[in-house]
Amino acid sequence: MFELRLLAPETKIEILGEALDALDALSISVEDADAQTEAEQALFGEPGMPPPKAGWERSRVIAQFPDEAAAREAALVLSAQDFFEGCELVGVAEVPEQDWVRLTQSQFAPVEITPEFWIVPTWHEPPSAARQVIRLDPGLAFGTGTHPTTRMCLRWIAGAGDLSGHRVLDYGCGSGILAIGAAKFGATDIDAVDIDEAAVESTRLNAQANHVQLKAGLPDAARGQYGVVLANILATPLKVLAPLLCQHVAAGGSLVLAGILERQAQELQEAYAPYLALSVSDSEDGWILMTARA
Ligand SMILES: C[S@@+](CC[C@H](N)C(=O)[O-])C[C@H]1O[C@@H](n2cnc3c(N)ncnc32)[C@H](O)[C@@H]1O
Repeated sequence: MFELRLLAPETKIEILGEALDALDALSISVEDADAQTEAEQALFGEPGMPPPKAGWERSRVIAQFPDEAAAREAALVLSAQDFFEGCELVGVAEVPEQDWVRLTQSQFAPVEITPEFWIVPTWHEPPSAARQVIRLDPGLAFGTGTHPTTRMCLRWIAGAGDLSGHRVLDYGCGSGILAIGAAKFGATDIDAVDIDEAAVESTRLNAQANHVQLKAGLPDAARGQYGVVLANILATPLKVLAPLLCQHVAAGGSLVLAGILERQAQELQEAYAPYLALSVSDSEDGWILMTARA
């Protein structure tokens, strides 16, 4: 494989991306050309949302092509375009052969939820102190345990102790990680729902791989009342879902919400106030966990 390297201002990233796409680039990445220097610029965004900007003031664009001829041809075509003004061709270079599977795997280490509860990819041995383990590999659906919102929900589950007497609803299940976590802590009657069919399928497969029983489906599979309702979505959908989620919480049951930034606590409290009194019960990296008892 060969890669074509360019420098470009932020205003040219979108058009360059489209052109490289039309030139059959296999992949395109954009990095801050000033990364690791004093001029490095942070771009802040929320997970699941488009990036706030297409690139940096000085972006390094790297496009991969199957062979050298295709990369050089793309360089020639691009540099002849009017829009290329202000961009710079850095060069074409061969990409050294990599063991991509090993490289990807090395980026996912076991994640500690509590000293005794771990999320462990299948290519790792669980740590010796682990008493409860979810085996999970990164896949199509969100939820590997590496995001603070997922970790806070799992910590809540671990802190809740024995869930055997409770029906549990995981609303927005992604990989099914929270539902599987609830099963590991004793829950046997679990519904895991998501608007994304790929997440539903992923939840089924991950539950099988972890030898736990749960029912995965689209949101209308959530029926009746539950002792625990978990929803790790984002603040805006959580506000819309307030009446629906609260109606699923049984008397004396718990509602556990994540995907909320610290500055969004009050708007969530206001949206849920007609049904339940939410309070902040955990926080990590600017994200908060909000919970309520019915
Ligand atoms: C941030 S992921 C959380 C996944 C997992 N529960 C976790 O804690 O890691 C949010 C999930 O909610 C789903 N989702 C978003 N809006 C939804 C809605 N209105 N109803 C049901 N699921 C929704 C998304 O498809 C996604 O899989």
